Amino acid sequence: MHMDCMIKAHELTRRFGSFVAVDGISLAVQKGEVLGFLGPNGAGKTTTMKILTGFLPATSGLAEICGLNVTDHPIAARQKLGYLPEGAPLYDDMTAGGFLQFIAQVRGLSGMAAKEAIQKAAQSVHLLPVLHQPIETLSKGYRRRVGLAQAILHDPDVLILDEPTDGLDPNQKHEVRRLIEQMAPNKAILISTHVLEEVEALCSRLIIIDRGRIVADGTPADLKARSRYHGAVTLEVSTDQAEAARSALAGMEGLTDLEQHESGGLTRFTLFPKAKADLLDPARMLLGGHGITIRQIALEAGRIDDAFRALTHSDAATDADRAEETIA
Ligand SMILES: Nc1ncnc2c1ncn2[C@@H]1O[C@H](COP(=O)(O)OP(=O)(O)OP(=O)(O)O)[C@@H](O)[C@H]1O
Repeated sequence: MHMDCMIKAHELTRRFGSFVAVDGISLAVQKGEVLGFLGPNGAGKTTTMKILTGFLPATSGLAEICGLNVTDHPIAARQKLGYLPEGAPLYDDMTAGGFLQFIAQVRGLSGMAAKEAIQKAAQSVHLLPVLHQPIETLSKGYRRRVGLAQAILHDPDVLILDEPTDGLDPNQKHEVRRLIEQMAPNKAILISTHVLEEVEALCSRLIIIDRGRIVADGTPADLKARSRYHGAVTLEVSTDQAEAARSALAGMEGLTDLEQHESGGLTRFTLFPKAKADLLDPARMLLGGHGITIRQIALEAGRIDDAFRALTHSDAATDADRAEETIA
């Protein structure tokens, strides 16, 4: 195996009763990569992450962290790994600092080394002002940051973060993304998220799963290229010119479809091209020739949310699927 391949899954499968939550997932994350793990609720993201971190056994398949099989070498694998679980169960009556002290001990750090590691982790997630406070008195955002500090405390090579920005306000989300970006060059990072803009800002590669299976694997640009908006032209005119714009655009050469949306006095048109037709300049010239003022015009790279919707089902598992499958 390549030395820089730090997270590896091969044909991972996990069943709960007869329900297959993870169905043959294979993936690899190299050092320097931030892999975004996307999928609708119940698609199997958390289950896959729990298997990769050694918290849940797979029914079959292989999971490795830095070349260490997580089933055969659970302790060695966990030393290489920082994990932020979903919702981050924390010891509520401990102070944030006490909890990090406890984690440092578990990680084999003591004395000055523990103190420095706690200081550094707490500082990078802006936790220092609340270290003395019991975790139960902290806001959701601060609790999430305690979870993150815990995951990065021992400066691991691999980070597996289950919805790291969940529950954070926009400023906190931004801070956490910056932190992940800063850490990225020296680590292999896997994050699950429902926030698609996060994916564009952070991830070098994306995997979308649906009903336990990988349905897309590529860069954000690859995924956008799969959206029907890829190569479309979006333009805005003032609504009092919308009728004129519409009749001018409707007969355009190379156009297959035209969408129209009105909001706040502006009308937005989306022009879908035939094959690889370039509609940007023709649209500009056509509307200009009709004396219509274009407020804004752009060629679209594609939309991740659109590709995501086309690739996934709105509900990964029905209630009936799960009815008798609950395992304590
Ligand atoms: N212990 C369990 N017993 C039975 N079914 C389970 C168990 N754990 C997970 N599942 C089922 O496996 C499927 C995958 O769940 P998982 O939590 O991995 O999805 P997810 O993609 O992380 O979803 P979300 O985005 O909601 O966090 C779901 O249908 C879930 O109900």
